[in-house]
Amino acid sequence: MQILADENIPMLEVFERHGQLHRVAGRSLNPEMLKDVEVLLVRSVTQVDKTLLANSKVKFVGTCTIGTDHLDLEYLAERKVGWFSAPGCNARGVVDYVISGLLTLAERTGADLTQRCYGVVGAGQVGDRLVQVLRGLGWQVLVCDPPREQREGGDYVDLKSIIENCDVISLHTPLTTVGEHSTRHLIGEEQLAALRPGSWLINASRGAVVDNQALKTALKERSDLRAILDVWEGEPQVDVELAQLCDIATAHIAGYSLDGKIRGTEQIYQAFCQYFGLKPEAGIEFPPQRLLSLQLAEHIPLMEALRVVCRAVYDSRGDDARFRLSLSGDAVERRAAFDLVRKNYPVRREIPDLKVTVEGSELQQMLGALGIKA
Ligand SMILES: NC(=O)c1ccc[n+]([C@@H]2O[C@H](COP(=O)([O-])OP(=O)(O)OC[C@H]3O[C@@H](n4cnc5c(N)ncnc54)[C@H](O)[C@@H]3O)[C@@H](O)[C@H]2O)c1
Ligand SMILES: O=C(O)[C@H](O)[C@H](O)COP(=O)(O)O
Repeated sequence: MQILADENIPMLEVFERHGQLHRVAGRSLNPEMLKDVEVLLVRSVTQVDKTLLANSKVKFVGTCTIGTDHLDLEYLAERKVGWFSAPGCNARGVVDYVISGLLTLAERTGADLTQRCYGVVGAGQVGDRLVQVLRGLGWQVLVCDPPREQREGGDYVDLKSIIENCDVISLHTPLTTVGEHSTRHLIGEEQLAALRPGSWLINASRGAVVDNQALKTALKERSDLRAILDVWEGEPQVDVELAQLCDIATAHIAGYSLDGKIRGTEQIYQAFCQYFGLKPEAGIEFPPQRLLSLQLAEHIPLMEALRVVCRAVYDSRGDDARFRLSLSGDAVERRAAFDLVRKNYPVRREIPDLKVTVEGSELQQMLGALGIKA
């Protein structure tokens, strides 16, 4: 069996036991390459649709990602191609990204994170985990997820209430362009104009969930607003002026923890074996958890402890700096640089991988909220 895969998927070797594996750059994938291919493994940069697959023998598409907006699901169903994504694989990385951004903004603005009201829009794999962490820390959180609210009922609010009441809004919806709950430009001119004074907007979902032009105008007109953007309309092309107006700007790496990427490969490998009735070989080996270890002084103030613990694992200011360096050059160079920053991403672990030794119950509670087990 011929297997064609995006070269940026790690630990692909497990597939070699079941067929001939070829690796290519995800953006370079074209119909010609797929003529004899049955299994296609992609990341979010490959548009999988009729144009790509029409003359191929592809039977199985696996995307080692959470998002599926790059797959034409209707076409795949029509062609009876099996497709699988990796729900939740890198959700924790996104949570760590948001927490890191909050710590940075608190330092830069002097805001007290414990006194802010947080609005999480989209309460799925990522949003739910984020809500748990924020509430675990004892912070006030409102949640907006109309599809879930309709399905399950529960303690949700609408987007208008989020905008009216929250000082921090973090977006975790998929990108959808049709239907009652379509999310394209969910945050547009009207929503931006209604943001509370001193609001922070975080987008680590998909670029087009926010109207980027409208956000740029809002950030120019209102110096009280702060933005953290990991995703951009028109990636890999990024609006440099918008990036410069953001406090933290990164190259779609919010979920790029090593653990998250490996989980993505593992989930797709299991789906692949099941789909073709193959016996999975010994699973993918994960790096040991709790590799990092930290000892906290007993009387360290809570907020300081939070900063130390989170930054010991991940600090998005490094990603922001690398991304800003990539914003020089002409449009072609910048597009290439965007992909290079992502391809050469350093190894990053997740906050729950950390081992922390500490005395004091308040600190223990904070560690528990972050997902760090005693
Ligand atoms: N930046 C990154 O590196 C990165 C990493 C992982 C995921 N993502 C993006 O984040 C998105 C969310 O990830 P997830 O795993 O939580 O997805 P998910 O499917 O588990 O959850 C998405 C939630 O959004 C809700 N939703 C849909 N439309 C909505 C609307 N109009 N308003 C409010 N809520 C709405 C859904 O009901 C669902 O509960 C993904 O689809 C992906 O696009 C980005
Ligand atoms: O949806 C996701 O899981 C992420 O946004 C996505 O995976 C980011 O990484 P990429 O696939 O573009 O390498």
